Amino acid sequence: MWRIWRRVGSLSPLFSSPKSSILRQDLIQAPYRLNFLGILSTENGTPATIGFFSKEKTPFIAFVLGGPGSGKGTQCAKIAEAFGFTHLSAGDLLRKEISSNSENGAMILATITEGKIVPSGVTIKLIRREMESIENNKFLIDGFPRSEENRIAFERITGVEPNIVLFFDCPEDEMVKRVLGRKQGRVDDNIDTIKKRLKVFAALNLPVINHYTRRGKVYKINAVGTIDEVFEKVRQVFDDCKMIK
Ligand SMILES: Nc1ncnc2c1ncn2[C@@H]1O[C@H](COP(=O)(O)OP(=O)(O)O)[C@@H](O)[C@H]1O
Ligand SMILES: Nc1ccn([C@@H]2O[C@H](COP(=O)(O)OP(=O)(O)O)[C@@H](O)[C@H]2O)c(=O)n1
Ligand SMILES: [Mg+2]
Repeated sequence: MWRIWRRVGSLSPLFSSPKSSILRQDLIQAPYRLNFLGILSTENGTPATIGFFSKEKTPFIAFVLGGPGSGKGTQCAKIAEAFGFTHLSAGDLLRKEISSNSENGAMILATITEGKIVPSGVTIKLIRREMESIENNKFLIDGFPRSEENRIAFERITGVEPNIVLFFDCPEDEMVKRVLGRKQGRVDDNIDTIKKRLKVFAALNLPVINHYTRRGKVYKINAVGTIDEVFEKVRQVFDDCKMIK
């Protein structure tokens, strides 16, 4: 029995707001939705032929956001290990696409070098491919959505919202210091691109965080401190989160 989208209203009341249905209405045209495969489904979840999210495999999704160098990747690795999540980094998937000489590789490289945002369709396709091929129902989606365009496209295509959003809040000077110290040979870890990325973060990513804050889904974590100190705060969120199966 396949079901290809998940009602926002089915989220725990702890995390949903009374305005949710109104906001959703603006995003997706009822009564039909398109799933990842482009198949229409009715609003009550039937009839279900085949789709991305089945009733049995409705994933728990945590979006992990924060500026460049705020520690998203570092903390995701620890969450994945401690809580059995699959960690999907949008940036890593895009970089893999560059190395695999895909048709979009040159465009992705140019976009990352400029610190800009790759078109949503490209990134969502990569995330989708991973989610489809991995047998897990708990996903950390790191560095996505980076913009309202990313967010709206993801919600339109999948018909779902994240269960929770982690936001690593870090001062700019600390982020710059960490990025410059990262030494992973990334084309965008230089002072010029970092300045651009910080601007893009403030202009495009903060609105996403504000949106999910209004939806009652954001856990804001002070990212200053040692990796272990930050993780203790993160652990608390996941320990307390009753929605994780
Ligand atoms: N709490 C922390 N304190 C100091 N350095 C950190 C901390 N968390 C991560 N780092 C380091 O900062 C750099 C950026 O971390 P990363 O996890 O890649 O951030 P992001 O994915 O948000 O860009 C890495 O070199 C990482 O080892
Ligand atoms: N959703 C996303 C995520 C990353 N990216 C691009 O990939 C770059 C690196 O992303 P990342 O998540 O690996 O960067 P960090 O914040 O981890 O340093 C971004 O600056 C964007 O250029 C994107 O276009 N869209
Ligand atoms: Mg990262």
